[in-house]
Amino acid sequence: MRTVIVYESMFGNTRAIAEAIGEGVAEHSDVTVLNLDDITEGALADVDLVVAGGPTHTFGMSRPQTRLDAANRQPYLVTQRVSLRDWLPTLADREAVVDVAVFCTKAAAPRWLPGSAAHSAARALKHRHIGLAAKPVVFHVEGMQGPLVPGELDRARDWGAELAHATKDLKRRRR
Ligand SMILES: Cc1cc2nc3c(=O)[nH]c(=O)nc-3n(C[C@H](O)[C@H](O)[C@H](O)COP(=O)(O)O)c2cc1C
Repeated sequence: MRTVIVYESMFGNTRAIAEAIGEGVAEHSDVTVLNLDDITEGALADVDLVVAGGPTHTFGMSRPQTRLDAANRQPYLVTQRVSLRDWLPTLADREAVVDVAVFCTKAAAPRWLPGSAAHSAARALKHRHIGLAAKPVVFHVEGMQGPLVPGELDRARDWGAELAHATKDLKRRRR
């Protein structure tokens, strides 16, 4: 089985979560973790599971203006060119069926802050008739720029392992 994890990240928190998910996935699958900036044409060839994530900006996925806001907070952004919002629709262009799961990071406080990039991503995929292999998952950062809330990397590792195990099982039963 082959899994590709792609992420958009401004300050590095979503990248750290993506890498931890990758460690968990690796227990059951070959895995590549990629910054959306580094995606090449063939990156998703023969892939069974795509896990995609990004930071929550203004209640959903990032937009050009929110990325500018992020750049004003920190000059060097981890992902500079390709956003999750722009990239997700390309999954609908693929001929082969692929399982997709989405995740995001968002601020832990204030607790009432609604919305998440993962749920926005899930809606965008549903709109294009792409179902999800798992419910969207949200990981929390302290403040606007992180760090991650303690325990989130472990949770990401566990989720990755669970997801890859379930996908592998499903694949076996589909055969
Ligand atoms: C412009 C901007 C808008 C944000 N809006 C929200 C928001 O609506 N809700 C939220 O929970 N966090 C919000 N955040 C916090 C981000 O979710 C946080 O910076 C992100 O999870 C960090 O991940 P990264 O290091 O991978 O960029 C916002 C951050 C920025 C820079």
